[in-house]
Amino acid sequence: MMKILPSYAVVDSLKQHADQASAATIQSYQAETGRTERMATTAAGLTLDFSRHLISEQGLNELIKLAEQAGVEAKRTAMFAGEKINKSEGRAVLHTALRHMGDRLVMVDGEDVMPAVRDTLSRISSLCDTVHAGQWTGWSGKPVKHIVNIGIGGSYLGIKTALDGLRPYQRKDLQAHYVVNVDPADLAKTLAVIDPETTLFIICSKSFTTMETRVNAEAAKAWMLEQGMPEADSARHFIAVSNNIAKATAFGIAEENILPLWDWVGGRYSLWSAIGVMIPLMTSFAIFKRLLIGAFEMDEHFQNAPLEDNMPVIMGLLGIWYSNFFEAQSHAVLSYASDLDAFPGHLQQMDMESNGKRVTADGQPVDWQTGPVIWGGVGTNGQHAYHQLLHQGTRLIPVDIVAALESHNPVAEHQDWLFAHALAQAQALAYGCQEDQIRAEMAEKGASQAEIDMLAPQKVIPGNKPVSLLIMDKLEPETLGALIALYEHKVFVQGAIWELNSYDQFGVELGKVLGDQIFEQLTADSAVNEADAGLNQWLQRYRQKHHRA
Ligand SMILES: O=P(O)(O)OC[C@H]1O[C@H](O)[C@H](O)[C@@H](O)[C@@H]1O
Repeated sequence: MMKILPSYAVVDSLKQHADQASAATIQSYQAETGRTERMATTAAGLTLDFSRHLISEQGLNELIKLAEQAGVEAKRTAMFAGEKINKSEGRAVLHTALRHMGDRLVMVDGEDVMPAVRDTLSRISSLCDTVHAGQWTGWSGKPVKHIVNIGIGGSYLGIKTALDGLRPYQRKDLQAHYVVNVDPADLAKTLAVIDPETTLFIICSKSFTTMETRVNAEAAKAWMLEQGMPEADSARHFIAVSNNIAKATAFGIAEENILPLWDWVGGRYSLWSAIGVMIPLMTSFAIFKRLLIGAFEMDEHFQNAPLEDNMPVIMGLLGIWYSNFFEAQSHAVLSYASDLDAFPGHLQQMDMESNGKRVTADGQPVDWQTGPVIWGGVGTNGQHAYHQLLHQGTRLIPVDIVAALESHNPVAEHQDWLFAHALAQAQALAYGCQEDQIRAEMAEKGASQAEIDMLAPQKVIPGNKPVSLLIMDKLEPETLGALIALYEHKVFVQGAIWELNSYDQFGVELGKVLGDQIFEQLTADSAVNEADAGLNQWLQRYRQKHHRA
């Protein structure tokens, strides 16, 4: 049998609390005096209401001890100080430096990284000025109208999330496009709608070795040449963001058109770096700055707030409570703000690539559960789809409901309905609707006893489904920045308690190696005979389809 968690002293006591909680209800905990005030915290424009959780106040106090005993505070200090906490790759983890607004030095290997960060920000700012002034022109002298980001994973998901979250701030004179997948359909759909003379491609890849991005970038360049772009003018249409300047130059990007990032920025934490250059290009540099400021405010809160009021710490601990003590397999993030529609996708990479691990940072196999499956979508859409399972399914799925008090689009009563439903879901999940009440209501409406006996059990919503409400005044650049940073730090807290290195991703490598090998087999000039029969049948079928030997 697996252990619950690493050997922290407080685990036994937490187990007792969890056993008690299993026999209790969220409703019963609401009787605790002062619970609503105690179980809420506000930071950087976000309020977390965590009163609808299956935990008593005492249980929560014990959970705080878990963070203390796991050394979360010391680990946090080490991360912000630039220590090489990504041990397997020998790297610091300093996405927080990218949004640092103070005058503190941030040292890596004896060197302050802040001048390079500020220099890159000022290059981004000048690039935006040139493009926005219509002074960045293509080969025929026309100003840029289309910006195409070619990138995948961390070089796409965060950018898309931020830019969609900033929809009200997006420029009308520029159109954003993304080419992500190696599926030729992805490139084709973009090439079908852009105008080559007014298109700027951003080849966005920290490593500049990612197959999808390389193949798409090469195809985009070939298409531009076909469309009439003189080779000598390719610098007017292609810029790059990369940590691998040599590879980007070898691809043919002029050195002055390459924006850097550094090995201490993980891909899934890189939207704050030049990787996110599409964000200010499609809005303005001032808006991008506001996004960074919001994230910085969350960084400050995470570093300075006491653990019991510390939003990322509380969210991390509650996640562990259900994953490790209640065997919850997944966690849903439901945004009651359509502009956050891409957020769950970004969170999937941020969380699952960080904490989907089976060994500790020291390489010892873990004997406890680590990161859950993260999924989600936007409300109210989900209410007409998968909320059925949340309410009446057999699995325990803790939920975060993200909502804003005010909309950027004050149309009629939409926002009133939207917020009403965000709260309604929180109430329904936590408290449900019990059988005696349903029976009484049916009887009152004149249902027969037989009807009541058959239907009442089917209508029961048991409730007791934990919900965090995460409420902001309005989805502004600052609150969006704070929201994304909040989840980054939540992931950190959980990784720290599970003793993981949240900043490497060796699990994705095997697929790349096999993909290269199988690509060779699919495309070889001479006949292929693969020993693995299961694989061989598909190699042969694919090769036949493409008339290969
Ligand atoms: O930015 P790139 O180097 O092209 O990487 C893009 C993505 O691919 C990799 O396989 C990693 O799993 C991701 O963490 C990364 O964000």
